[in-house]
Amino acid sequence: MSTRLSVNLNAVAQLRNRRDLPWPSVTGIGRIALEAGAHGLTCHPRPDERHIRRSDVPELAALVAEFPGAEFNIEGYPAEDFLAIVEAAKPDQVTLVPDDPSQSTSDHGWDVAANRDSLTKVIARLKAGGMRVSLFVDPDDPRQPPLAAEVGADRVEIYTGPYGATHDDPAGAAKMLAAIAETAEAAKVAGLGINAGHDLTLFNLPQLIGLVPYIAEVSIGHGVTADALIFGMAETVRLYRQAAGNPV
Ligand SMILES: CC(=O)[C@@H](O)[C@H](O)COP(=O)(O)O
Ligand SMILES: NCC(=O)COP(=O)(O)O
Repeated sequence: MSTRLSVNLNAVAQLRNRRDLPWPSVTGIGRIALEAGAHGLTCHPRPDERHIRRSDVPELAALVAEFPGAEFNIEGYPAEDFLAIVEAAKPDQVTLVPDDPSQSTSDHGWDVAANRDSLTKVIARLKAGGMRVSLFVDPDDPRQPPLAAEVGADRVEIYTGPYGATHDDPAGAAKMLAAIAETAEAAKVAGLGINAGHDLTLFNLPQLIGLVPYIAEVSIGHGVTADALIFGMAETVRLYRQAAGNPV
């Protein structure tokens, strides 16, 4: 089984929002990514709509539905307004992230034990609506995946930001990779699927997939968007698919 690539469109939306104009089109770029072989699209609507707007979400859901086998993943903190967005869009997967609205980006995973009751309720609610649920977890805390299984999650998404931050530090990267592998193993033993994301790039992705080849999905936005400025979105998707171990 190879690792699926879900292209996160937050950064494209952020570029669009620099002007009161409709380009770059979030759905237009998403379509190019899917036509080039991306296995799905991800967005992380935040309460301030600084990138993905509430109105983008149903349009992205309709776009993904045009591509058989492609999946739509929506990420965010499970406040009622977020739950209303996902319950209307019915994505294939919801990734719950413990973000405070004031955070500039996601920077930590769930303390599942401290949120046991609320996570159990919200996961049951989303699964009853037909959505797969993944919990964002820290890369160096193998205690979290078994707890994620207990509260009903289907998958965990391992937060790879600290690994991405070691881009100029090979020894630090090796240490982070070892931690990620241990957390992934704990998730596998707990019977969960494993996703990964945050600050993954063409350069750090092959090593990650080499060590943990059973990662089901990577969601990548910042690196993909940066590389799309150089190579174009279609070629960038092909390069990332390859970096994730998919046939060329
Ligand atoms: C959960 C995760 O790592 C990504 O969704 C990331 O938070 C993207 O969010 P921003 O694009 O707002 O940084
Ligand atoms: N879940 C991580 C994601 O969707 C994209 O994160 P990034 O590549 O923009 O850091």
